[in-house]
Amino acid sequence: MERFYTIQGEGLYQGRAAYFIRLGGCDVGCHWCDVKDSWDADKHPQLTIDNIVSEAASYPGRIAVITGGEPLLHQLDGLTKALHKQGFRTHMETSGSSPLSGNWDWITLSPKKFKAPLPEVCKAASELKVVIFNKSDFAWAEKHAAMVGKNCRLYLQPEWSKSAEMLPLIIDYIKDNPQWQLSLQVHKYINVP
Ligand SMILES: C[S@@+](CC[C@H](N)C(=O)[O-])C[C@H]1O[C@@H](n2cnc3c(N)ncnc32)[C@H](O)[C@@H]1O
Ligand SMILES: Nc1nc2[nH]cc(C(=O)O)c2c(=O)[nH]1
Ligand code: SF4
Ligand SMILES: [Mg+2]
Repeated sequence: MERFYTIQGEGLYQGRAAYFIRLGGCDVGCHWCDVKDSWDADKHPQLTIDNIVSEAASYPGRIAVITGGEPLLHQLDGLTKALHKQGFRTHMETSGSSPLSGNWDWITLSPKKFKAPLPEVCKAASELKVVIFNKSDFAWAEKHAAMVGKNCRLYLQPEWSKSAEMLPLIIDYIKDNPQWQLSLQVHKYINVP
């Protein structure tokens, strides 16, 4: 769908320069999704792996974030192999709802009620980042915290339009459950892509 060199706004790598590759297509359908334009893959141009990777390599940063849409709708072995060959760390943002492919240095799992993640992706997650849209999402977060590995980082991220309402609840929750950390979509505050 699009590529851009920016600052990672979320999770452990928040604040780091990264080249984002946003792949078209999603079959999950979160009603609060902030990139609904990505859902229909046919609306976006098809590029070759060589094209994408050579453009990425023209910037000095060496973190590539594959996102979407839902990136796991695509077979990602070739893309991650080509990125590694150019010296990139490969990071992925995924709902985990389709089978795992690709070779990853970092997997951000953001599980969705609308199409739950597969156990294989839960086990492979480096960080779990649960969007909090309402109170029931804390239980959803705990359910998936029990499914990820013991070294997986745990983040709660307010849904953007509900931030004012959910932040106080998230702050209290983290104070009571300090294994969780806060993730804010920092790029939206500093107006970068
Ligand atoms: C647009 S999604 C694309 C990757 C993948 N489909 C997924 O959902 O993880 C990238 C990240 O943005 C989060 N996100 C999407 N819409 C959001 C919103 N309105 N508020 C907060 N986070 C949001 C998702 O949960 C995910 O962690
Ligand atoms: N700056 C920035 N950081 C991000 N982290 C995850 C994003 C995503 O949409 O996957 C994202 C994004 O869209 N922009
Ligand atoms: S899974 Fe990700 S891209 Fe798909 S609708 Fe949900 S937030 Fe948007
Ligand atoms: Mg985003």
